[in-house]
Amino acid sequence: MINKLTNYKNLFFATFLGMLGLIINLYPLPFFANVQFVLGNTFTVIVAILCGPWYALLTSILASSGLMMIWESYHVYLFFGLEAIFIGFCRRRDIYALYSSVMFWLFIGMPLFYFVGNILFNLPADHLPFVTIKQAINSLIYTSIASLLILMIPKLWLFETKIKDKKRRTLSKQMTYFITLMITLTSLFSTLYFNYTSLITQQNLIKQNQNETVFHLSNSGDQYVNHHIKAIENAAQTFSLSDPNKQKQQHALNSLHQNYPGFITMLLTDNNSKVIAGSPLTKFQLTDDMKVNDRDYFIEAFYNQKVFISSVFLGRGFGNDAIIAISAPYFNSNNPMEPQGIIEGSLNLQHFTTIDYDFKQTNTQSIVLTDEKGSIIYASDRLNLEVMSPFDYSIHAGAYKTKLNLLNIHDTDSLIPEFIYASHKMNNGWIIYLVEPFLPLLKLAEKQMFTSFVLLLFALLLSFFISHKISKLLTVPLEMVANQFGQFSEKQISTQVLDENSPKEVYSLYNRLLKSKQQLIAHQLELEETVAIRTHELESANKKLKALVDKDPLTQLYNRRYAEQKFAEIRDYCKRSEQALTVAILDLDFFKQVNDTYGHLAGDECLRQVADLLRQFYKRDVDVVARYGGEEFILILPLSNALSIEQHLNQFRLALAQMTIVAPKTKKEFSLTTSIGAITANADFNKDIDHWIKVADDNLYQAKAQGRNQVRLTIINSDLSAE
Ligand SMILES: Nc1nc2c(ncn2[C@@H]2O[C@H](COP(=O)(O)OP(=O)(O)OP(=O)(O)O)[C@@H](O)[C@H]2O)c(=O)[nH]1
Repeated sequence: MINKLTNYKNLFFATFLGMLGLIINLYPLPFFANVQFVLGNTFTVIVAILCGPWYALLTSILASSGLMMIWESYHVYLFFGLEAIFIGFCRRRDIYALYSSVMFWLFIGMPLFYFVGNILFNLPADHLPFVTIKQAINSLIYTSIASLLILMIPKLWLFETKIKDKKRRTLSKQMTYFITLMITLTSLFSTLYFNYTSLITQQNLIKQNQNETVFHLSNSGDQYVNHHIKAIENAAQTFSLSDPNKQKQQHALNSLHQNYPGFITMLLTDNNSKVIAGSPLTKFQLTDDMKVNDRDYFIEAFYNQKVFISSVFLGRGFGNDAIIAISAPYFNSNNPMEPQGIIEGSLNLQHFTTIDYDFKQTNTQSIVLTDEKGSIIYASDRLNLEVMSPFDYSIHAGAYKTKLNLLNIHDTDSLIPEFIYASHKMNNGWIIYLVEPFLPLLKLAEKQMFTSFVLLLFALLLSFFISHKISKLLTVPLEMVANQFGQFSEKQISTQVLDENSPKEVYSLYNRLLKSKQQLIAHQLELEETVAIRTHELESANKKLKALVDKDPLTQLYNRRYAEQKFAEIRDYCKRSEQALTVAILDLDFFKQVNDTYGHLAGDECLRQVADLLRQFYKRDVDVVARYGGEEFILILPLSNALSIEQHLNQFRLALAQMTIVAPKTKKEFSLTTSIGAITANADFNKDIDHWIKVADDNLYQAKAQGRNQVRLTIINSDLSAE
């Protein structure tokens, strides 16, 4: 039941975080070009750490769906799904998420991404390593963030159903991980931030440089054209004022042309459109047939009486350069309303070669100049574009997002931008484009990213190593202290345990513990001594108590309780050695009279002397002589000889009868006798003493009845009686 509840909780948690991941993944952070950072996978890692691989897979599928929506690529499920499972399984083996993420991307993620990318992605081969490394860096970012979030959010520490560590982690391992995590995250963000700002700066510089350059180019172009228009206008005015003398006109045209070498040719017509002067003369045959009445530059200038600038065209007969014709009418000096002809200059637009030449020498920039109709007037050689063909290009607005304007000229359908460009419209409607390849910038970004990755790995290793060392500084001495004080032996104490690198706090802790241990040991010794004395006292008290319990205070003989207890032991012994056992009950005769006649004290004295006599007679260690009660005594005599025992009892009886007792007070002398009832039998007879006593008692009764002062013995067992 509890298990089911846990499953539901985890399922809800994984789904909820998966949805959050999906939403966040819909808005990846743009970095440069087509490089974006996804942060939604942070939640996948959190679920992998808390709930394990399969819930993480669920979260990953949901979060990756966000990426699927914007990137339209199914591969995200593969890589991020595998990553989630990998981190989840590593977690089950107590491996920290950051370590498992590094392992995954180094050994599985990056090779797989590169391999699949080669087959599936529409990327240039040399761009793929960049995207692959970016993917790994991205993963390090969200794994670090996830680990940090788990460390920082108390709710997640207490997450009830989370996977627990199998073994308690050492402080050294924990510290190493936390420090490595912090350093990784810090270096990751700072590297990416600096990369990002450096790329932005780079782009801004390029953009600024391009804008300025294209502006200058445009100005220079404008000036070039205007300068030549002005030259034609001025020349027209000069010719209006001068004599219509052909020779002079030819001469003037020659010198004008010398001043304006930008014109390929210059010509002067009369009012019949006949060319009357030309420069250079070698390119003209000034015959009557050479008329230009069909040319726009004549018609527009002569009939409309204005300065005319033609569209761009390829010079016919004067090379294949693009040119424009600039023409203006000149007038009769006497009648300024009457045009006399036109002056025309064909302006060579190859002039831009000169500007372009500088570019060729210094950088990778190229220029394209188009006329107002979009036809190419001039294009740098390296662009390989045909003059006067339409300038076909596509503005790049694909996945590569930068601050720069991008366009493709040669492969207009490609996803990868070819050129960064800036353009400017000249006064005459022409547009000048400054283009430079995008690839070097991409390469720079790649190089930066690659260097960052290598440095990051290095930093990671270094921080792992250093933090491991630092944490050891604390944990090793602590462990030593723990070991040192783990055993409670005086011998182990040594002040030389900690090396000089141990932190002061640990050293001080060690010294304090050492002091307390010494005090403790001293105290313990004191305690042990006291305990030993007390134990000894207790033992002797116990002995006394035991003696008191077992003995009769008056006679110092054993008491009845002891005798009965001892009986079982003695009987067993006799049984094992197949020896006979005798139990005898002695009852003093007419003892009441002794008391009555000589006093109670005399009775006591009497009992003591009987006891002494008994001790003398029955002094074997194995014999038990006890006071049975009142004036009765019991003898338990193992290893008995059935015949001699009766004799021995009689000897005692006689000895007692002859013993003189002196009454303590009256000092009167008297003597007394005893009746004895006994039984000698094999130990098998009965294990219960009562049966033995019963027989002895019966005999005692007989002895009393038959006159007292006699022994009555029953020998039970034919073997014994035979003896
Ligand atoms: N002084 C003294 N007398 C005791 C002690 N224990 C028992 N007695 C006395 O022993 C006497 C026993 O008397 P009885 O049982 O009549 O037996 P008896 O006088 O010995 O006569 P028979 O046994 O028939 O020979 C009693 O008077 C008891 O008071 C004791 O510890 N000290």
